[in-house]
Amino acid sequence: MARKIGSRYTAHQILGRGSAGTVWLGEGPEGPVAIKMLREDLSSDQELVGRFVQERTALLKLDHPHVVSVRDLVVDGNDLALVMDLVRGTDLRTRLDRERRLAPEAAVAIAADIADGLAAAHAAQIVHRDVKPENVLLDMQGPLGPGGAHPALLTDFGVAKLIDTPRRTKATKIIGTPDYLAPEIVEGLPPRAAVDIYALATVLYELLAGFTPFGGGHPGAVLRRHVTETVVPLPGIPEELWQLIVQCLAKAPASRLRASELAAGLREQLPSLAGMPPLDVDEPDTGNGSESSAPEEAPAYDEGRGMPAPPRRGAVPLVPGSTADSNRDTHTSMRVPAPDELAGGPLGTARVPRSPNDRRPGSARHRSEVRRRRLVMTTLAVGLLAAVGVGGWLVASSSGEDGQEPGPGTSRTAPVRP
Ligand SMILES: Nc1ncnc2c1ncn2[C@@H]1O[C@H](COP(=O)(O)OP(=O)(O)OP(=O)(O)O)[C@@H](O)[C@H]1O
Repeated sequence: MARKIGSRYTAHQILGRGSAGTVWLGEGPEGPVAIKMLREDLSSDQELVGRFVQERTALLKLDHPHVVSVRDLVVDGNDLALVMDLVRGTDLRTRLDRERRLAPEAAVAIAADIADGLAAAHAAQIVHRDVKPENVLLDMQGPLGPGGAHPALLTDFGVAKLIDTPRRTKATKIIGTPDYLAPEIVEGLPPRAAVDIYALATVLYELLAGFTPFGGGHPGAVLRRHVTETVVPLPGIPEELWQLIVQCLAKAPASRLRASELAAGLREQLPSLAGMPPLDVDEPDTGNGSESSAPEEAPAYDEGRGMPAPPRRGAVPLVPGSTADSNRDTHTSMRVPAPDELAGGPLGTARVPRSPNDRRPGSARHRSEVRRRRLVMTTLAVGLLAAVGVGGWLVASSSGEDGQEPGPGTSRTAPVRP
């Protein structure tokens, strides 16, 4: 069902839903576009609409091969729409759900693209504030890069900032996606460019490991880990790559690399990563059994597949009081924890990556390992019993019937017993 958006655009079909609204495949004067329609409770907020229009110039100016360009902002009655370039492909979350972990070369190539996009944004004084795999689109029509990675583009610029209006979010509330939130945000400081670097390093870690460094469990526990825990090395990760990640996950924003430095550092690593298989890391144990989630489809526009069925993830509303219309369990809104709440218990709650043979108790891999060990033990026991039985019978039968020991070189055939 087609729908007119302003005088220049038509929305044709839904591509997907996020926490801030719905993305449509649409048509404009210059061809196909993606149109993000903001949720009605957001678009009817006059203050937000004002900020949206204020942001317009900065967002429209941001033009970079690794940024999804915003072409237009349309305010039409109660509708508020962001018209963007249409990316024909998928988002990084979908790829990660499908593959679980990426080969280091592909992961680093994708992260380098996003670092390039961030460098352009930061130069224009724009902080993204919500860098995460859901906001990275992979352009399947673009040329294949290192590790067979398609060009990666960062999307959703300005949306977190627009929604974070003082009236909607009190100064003591945090808006964002817990796994990717820099410690300074958790501590209530204003978000600067370094928060994007922290989030991107988290994404890179996740691409390599299959899980985020501080995620898992209740959002409060995740926030606390960002502030108090140190990231634990991934088994098998090349040292130079690890050092880059560690530097960008530094608790102090000033210690992190700048986006252009990170992009250059990552690209330098690419030749040495060629052909390296994905790291063999098992999911860490948070002790709360909450870390696994079933892979779900959340496609960007994919030609030939038609309209994708929106997946459900039990979303947390982005804005307090609003209905959860997101299909992504990605955002949370919560108060800034007090300092004593941020100081973890004596043992902390760090998620320690385990090496490949060290399975998480209760995990599917662990259960199958236990089953395999049991099978081996049972087979050994049966074999042993059989050997003892046959040996006993041989001893008994050799000293029985004919009373003769078989001589060297003679074989005997066991008689068939009734
Ligand atoms: N420019 C685009 N071209 C093609 N598909 C897009 C584009 N922008 C977003 N999409 C797709 O639309 C869907 C919804 O995107 P949206 O940005 O609203 O939500 P999200 O980023 O997945 O979640 P959230 O906003 O809650 O963080 C996603 O599946 C995404 O891949």
